[in-house]
Amino acid sequence: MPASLTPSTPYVDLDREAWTRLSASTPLPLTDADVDRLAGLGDPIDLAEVDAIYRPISRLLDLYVEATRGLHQASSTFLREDIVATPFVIGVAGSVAVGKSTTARLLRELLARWPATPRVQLVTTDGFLYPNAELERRGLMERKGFPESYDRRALLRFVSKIKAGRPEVRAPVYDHLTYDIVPGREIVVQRPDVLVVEGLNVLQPARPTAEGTSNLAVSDFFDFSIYVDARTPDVRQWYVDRFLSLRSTAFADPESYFHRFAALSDDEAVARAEHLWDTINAPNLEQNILPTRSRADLVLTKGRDHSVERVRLRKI
Ligand SMILES: Nc1ncnc2c1ncn2[C@@H]1O[C@H](COP(=O)(O)OP(=O)(O)O)[C@@H](O)[C@H]1O
Ligand SMILES: CC(C)(COP(=O)(O)O)[C@@H](O)C(=O)NCCC(=O)O
Repeated sequence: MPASLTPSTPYVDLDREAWTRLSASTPLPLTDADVDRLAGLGDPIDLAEVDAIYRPISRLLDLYVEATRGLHQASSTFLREDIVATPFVIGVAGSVAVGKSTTARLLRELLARWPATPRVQLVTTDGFLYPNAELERRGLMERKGFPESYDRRALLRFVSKIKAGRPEVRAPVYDHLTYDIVPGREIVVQRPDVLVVEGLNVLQPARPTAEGTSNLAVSDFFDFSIYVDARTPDVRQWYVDRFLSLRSTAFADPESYFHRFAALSDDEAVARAEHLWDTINAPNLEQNILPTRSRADLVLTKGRDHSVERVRLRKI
């Protein structure tokens, strides 16, 4: 029996090569141009990485979707009712700057090419952050991304409506440029085949109620979850590098909340990025995000060069 399949852990742990071999016959429907379009700022992902890592993930998810539909059919038969199938919901979690958005966009694109799941939508949880005015009122402007900076009840209601099979569910929208919620703008989710929900805290466990019982958590509504992982010093470096790139791109826009940082020297910009990382994003990673990693069905571990080195899949 291969070491990865010994029954001592509930996970299958595979190195890159072993993972890639699992879907040798699955076609890759994307091109170099598609990957360039989908890659996040500073993420050097290329077609070879998509082929090696994401093609097998999309095949695995296609199998899970099929199996979930079979289960749904079985419950419908048992209940003697024609229950509407609900979207297959995938959560994507991980640190700020780890590359979650690239992963989520690639999944959206790859899954939409499978005949069973042509309609795939993506929602990021930043839309459920409180607006800056509310964060200021609550003294949370330096805690953006921490669980308490989100309207967690609204996010839970949103995912719960999706899994109830509502034909139309709306989510608010966040803008990285203005660093705030966009008043009046919404994403409309219309019962897709697959919904990808991406965000720092999507694997947070339920909070206990005042009575000591437990509420539901967003992740209770996931059919599958992925944690994008990397060593913290590497993610810190990626955050700082991205901040330097943003300085000459997004921050150069006078509308940008960070416009004042566009004029910083290299050293000043590095110091500012390190300060933001060390005071907000690192404590959030350590206290809230990393502790949820073991809850994920699939963990992708990246090396310093951003490529995935290991893949860990829960056995059931
Ligand atoms: N200040 C910013 N201005 C413009 N875009 C940003 C800013 N911060 C982050 N982004 C973009 O927002 C997206 C999400 O970033 P983040 O939450 O760090 O997650 P991840 O890097 O894991 O995808 C990325 O595509 C990133 O490039
Ligand atoms: C908007 C974010 C909280 C991410 O939100 P998510 O979509 O993961 O819920 C994060 O990208 C962010 O801007 N954090 C604040 C600290 C900083 O500027 O780095």
